[in-house]
Amino acid sequence: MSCPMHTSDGARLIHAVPDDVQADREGLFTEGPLVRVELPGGVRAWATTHHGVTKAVLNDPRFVRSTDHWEDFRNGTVTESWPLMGTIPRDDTNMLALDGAPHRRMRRLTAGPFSARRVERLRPDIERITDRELDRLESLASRPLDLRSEFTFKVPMTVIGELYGVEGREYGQLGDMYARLFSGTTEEGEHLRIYGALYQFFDELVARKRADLDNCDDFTADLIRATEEGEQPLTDEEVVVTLLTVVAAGHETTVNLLNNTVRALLAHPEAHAGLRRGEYTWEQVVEETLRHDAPNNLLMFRFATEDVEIGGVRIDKGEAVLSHYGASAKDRAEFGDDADVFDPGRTRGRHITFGYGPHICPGAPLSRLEAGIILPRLFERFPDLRLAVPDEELEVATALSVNSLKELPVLLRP
Ligand code: HEM
Repeated sequence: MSCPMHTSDGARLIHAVPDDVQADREGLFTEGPLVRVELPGGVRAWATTHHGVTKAVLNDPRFVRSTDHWEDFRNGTVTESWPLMGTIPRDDTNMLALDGAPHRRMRRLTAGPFSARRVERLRPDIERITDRELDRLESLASRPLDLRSEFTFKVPMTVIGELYGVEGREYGQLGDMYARLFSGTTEEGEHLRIYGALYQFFDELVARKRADLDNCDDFTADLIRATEEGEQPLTDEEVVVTLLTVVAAGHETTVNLLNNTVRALLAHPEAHAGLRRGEYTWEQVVEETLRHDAPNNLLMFRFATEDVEIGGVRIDKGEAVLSHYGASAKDRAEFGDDADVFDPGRTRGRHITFGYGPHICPGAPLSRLEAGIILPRLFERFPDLRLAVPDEELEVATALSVNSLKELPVLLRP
């Protein structure tokens, strides 16, 4: 009989929608630290599943983002028509796709716009946006609702609009385009059309801001100012691609962080009670959710530029390596024997859910700020918030690059 978890030659199968995300992560950790995996469509790669090996790969310049080094792509084993090809950034104006000096240049030029100082200035806006959306939820509080579509998807999208300095009437347009993009139901052609429309939207935003730069104080204006700095300033195209990338990299992940934290508190009443009694802070709850139910999972490719011995295996030059954030968070050596337990009081270990090394997430301050404002306000307004279905019935939309629930059905009031 064939094994549902492995191919006939022993590679572990990665499913877009595993039966149980936590059990899948646990299984990968147990097989680790480096696991031969097969992705949907039969594409082979290695997955790092232990904390130390994941960090080592993320920080090793012999593993790069450029697909020029991917043997299976060069020899045609993987083609452009592979459905997951779109998850691999390949545009040399996108920091996610760059390596070495060109990547360092982009990070340097965007450090100011991404800084905790710039992001902190959004605090009153995030509070206002959250309260407005909570007021709106009041009118829906008498029946079960999907918290994801009604609240946790909307607030971070509006915050990004605020960060970018988008005008009021444009929020709906931007939100609709991204809602369609992330719906999981778009055909490949439609994806490209939406990307085209977004590109045009941001191109026009940049032109408008540039014409009135002295009066603009937002992330977009900061990026435009970086087109006038130093010897190798940002180009206009890099500004637009960075605006596109931030939404792609930062929206769905933040939505998942909010959903996963709500879910964790509702599934762990003892932790929830500890939070209410002041034994844990919101910060501890959010950090433990980032570790225990990481909003991102594994799909971020790197390719070996030479043969590398690591974690007891040899990765050949040209092979693909994925960092499994979810499995790495199960590492007993880093987090202790209870690594599989949700414990906001955990003192051992440091999660790497925001990455490690040169590509470490520049958006971490924004998502932490958002979670620290939105979640306490939600639970203050609706202290009896509870799931409208048993936790086991919550359906996963995908657990490939992000770890995302289809819906989060809740009851806001008893
Ligand atoms: C809970 C929310 C988030 C999580 C878990 C997360 C996670 C990550 C991780 C793991 C990486 C590194 C990927 C790699 O090295 O392969 C990354 C990169 C990135 N993230 Fe985030 N992220 C989050 C929110 C955000 C936000 C809010 C923004 C924007 C404001 C953002 C913007 C980016 C960008 C631009 C990169 C690329 C950095 C580079 O390539 O140098 N992220 N993120």
